[in-house]
Amino acid sequence: MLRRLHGLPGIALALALAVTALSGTVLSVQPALNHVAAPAIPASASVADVAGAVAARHPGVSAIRLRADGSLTAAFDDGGTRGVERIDPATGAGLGPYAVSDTTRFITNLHRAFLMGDAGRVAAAIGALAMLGLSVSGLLLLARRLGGMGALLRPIRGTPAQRWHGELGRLAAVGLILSSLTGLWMSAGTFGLLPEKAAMTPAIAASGGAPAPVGTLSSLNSVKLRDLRELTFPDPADPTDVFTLVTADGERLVDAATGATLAMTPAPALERMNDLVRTLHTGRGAWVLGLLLGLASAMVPVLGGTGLVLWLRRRAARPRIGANVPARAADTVILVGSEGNSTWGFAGTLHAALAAAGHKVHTAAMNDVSAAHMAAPRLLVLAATYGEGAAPQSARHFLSRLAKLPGHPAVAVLGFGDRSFPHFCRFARDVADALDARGCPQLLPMKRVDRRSPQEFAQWGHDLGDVLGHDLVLTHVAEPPKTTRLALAGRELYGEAVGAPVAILRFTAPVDPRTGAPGPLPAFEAGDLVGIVPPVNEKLGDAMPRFYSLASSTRDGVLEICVRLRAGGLCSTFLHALQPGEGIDAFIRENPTFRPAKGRGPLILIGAGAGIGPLAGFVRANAAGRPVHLYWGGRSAASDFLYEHELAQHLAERRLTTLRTAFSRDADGSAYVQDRIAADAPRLRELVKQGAQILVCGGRDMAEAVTRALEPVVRPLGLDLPTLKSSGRYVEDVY
Ligand SMILES: Cc1cc2nc3c(=O)[nH]c(=O)nc-3n(C[C@H](O)[C@H](O)[C@H](O)COP(=O)(O)O)c2cc1C
Repeated sequence: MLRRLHGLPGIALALALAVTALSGTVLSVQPALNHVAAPAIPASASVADVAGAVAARHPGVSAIRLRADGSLTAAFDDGGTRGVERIDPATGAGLGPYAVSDTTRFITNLHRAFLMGDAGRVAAAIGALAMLGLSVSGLLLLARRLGGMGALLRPIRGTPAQRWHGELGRLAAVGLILSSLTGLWMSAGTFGLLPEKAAMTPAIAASGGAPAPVGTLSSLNSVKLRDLRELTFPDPADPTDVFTLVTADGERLVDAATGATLAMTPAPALERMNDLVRTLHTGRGAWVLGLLLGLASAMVPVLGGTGLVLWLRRRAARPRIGANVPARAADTVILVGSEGNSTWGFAGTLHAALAAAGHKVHTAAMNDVSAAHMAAPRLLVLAATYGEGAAPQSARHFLSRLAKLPGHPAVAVLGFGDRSFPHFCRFARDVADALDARGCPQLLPMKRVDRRSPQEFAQWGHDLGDVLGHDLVLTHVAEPPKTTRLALAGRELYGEAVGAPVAILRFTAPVDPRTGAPGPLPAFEAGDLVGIVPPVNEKLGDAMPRFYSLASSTRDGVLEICVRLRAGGLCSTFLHALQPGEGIDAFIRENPTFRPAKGRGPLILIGAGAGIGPLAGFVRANAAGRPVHLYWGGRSAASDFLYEHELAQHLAERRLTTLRTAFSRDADGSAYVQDRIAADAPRLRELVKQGAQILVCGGRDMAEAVTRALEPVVRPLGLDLPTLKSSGRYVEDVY
């Protein structure tokens, strides 16, 4: 619901909001420019000083005004010459005619009314209301993603569009909420929706004496010029008329002959409120605030653009479920818990495969769980996890609704998550536990899919097929990737002597026959993933992509991966057999969570075997020479020391600060990488104390051993790995 409120209206209004916001940004600079340009008002100057000096030059002066834009002006009609003049507050001297530039008038009109008069003013008010709604709902959505209001300032993970949208959104939200609230208040004033200002009732008789020189009037002498709003002069033709002096405090009537204050009407609360609201909206008289509000407004078009990207992606990711049998008639119900919609893609694949196998399948969002779903013989739950192990968007109400429903279908729960989060697939676990606690028989134990792995999903499908008594081949490609043809440019083979062949493979785009040089590579960074689609295997019919961590970035001019040959592995066998010049079909999948944090803080890189790939890429990219400490484990220094020469060179060039290797099959001092970590505990503790980020890449067993070795390293610092993980200081790329 919240997402629907935020998404579509945001897209629909993006253009109008961008116009209002950008014109607001332009206007917001005005108070700062005026602050610089307008002459300063001396602290000691009184209203009488300036009024006296102006009256001396302009006998027909009718009003002196200290305007919200900071300029002091006088309106006069000296028998024929009329005008409004800017006044030097220090001397009362004229500084030339006062005029608002056509450009400012145009932009103000654009900002307030889209250049369309009253209809435009209504549209601007609706825009302000929409901006308020978008800012508040955006903050709530972000809080939910990050694990609650208290977590709002945590690092934001996700795709670049997600990160930009979140980072800029939370920066701008307070300013946008303030601007839209105050804008709404001002619109209400424009449309007469606020109570009218009480009419002044000066049933006051002036003394009627001969007017004294204005510079000598005591009531004008006692008011500082900087407190002035407006001083209106009496009509010279009317001896009973008086001066009207308006300040922030109120309005006083001053006798033109005696200078006495005849009446003082304090400013009504509403008027003070109006003043405050105007200052908060325009930044007039508060130019720093003005600039901050302008900056927040300037982010609106970027938020609109990134929002559009996110919305389109989410739409594209949500498949149309074909042949969705009504829930009551279904033998199998699939419930989906998703936020980014990718889980819907998996659900679509599962739905189609089950339907093809003859099942009557109904698919729905977990939030919509009903008695009909729970009455089905079989319930399959596919659930992602967000925030601190919380439910995704389409499953937030599932557990509370489930508790109120009858029914005990046989269930299988499949969690979708990311191992680098401290609560891997936690929500799916909670769902499985809740279904278990109510006594639903289990079709399969709960399983978890890491980073949308098509292989893990296919394996689960295979297991489910076993239980259902038929084959269930789940071939899911999250978004049919657009592949690029790449050609093998070079290969180095390691580890054959120790039974663990690993190849470093370098690809370039095929040579362009016209230029004779390789074409451009797609954009990627070390640590991103390359999906490689192996040739279709006749027996398995399998053309699912396999993912490898990238050891290079586009800047290096090659796409480099380390591939361990796995017995029976379709893709690794294909890649190891590849000859220079032969091609692959590949696509890039960003992996923004597995990157060195920005800055110059130390990095601790830990890996084993082919896991060195992205770590070597991070070292290679470290031209700035930040401290980087690499721990790596292989089998034998003589056989599988990947990147040996390159790392030696990086050490010499200070791209790499220290290198600790461990070889498990070497006779003298065989060891694993976790042994090196344990032995180096004091040094590593000191690095973590300095704010080091730890990046781990390699097999699951190695990663678990590394976790066990690191816990005692960080514990004396009052830290643990889940804490480091949640702040992005411990990131893993594990397979
Ligand atoms: C902001 C954010 C928070 C996440 N939190 C978790 C988490 O706590 N545990 C987890 O296992 N996965 C977490 N993930 C990973 C998602 O669950 C995973 O990418 C899932 O496949 C997304 O499915 P969906 O696109 O259907 O929402 C998070 C992802 C994002 C973007």
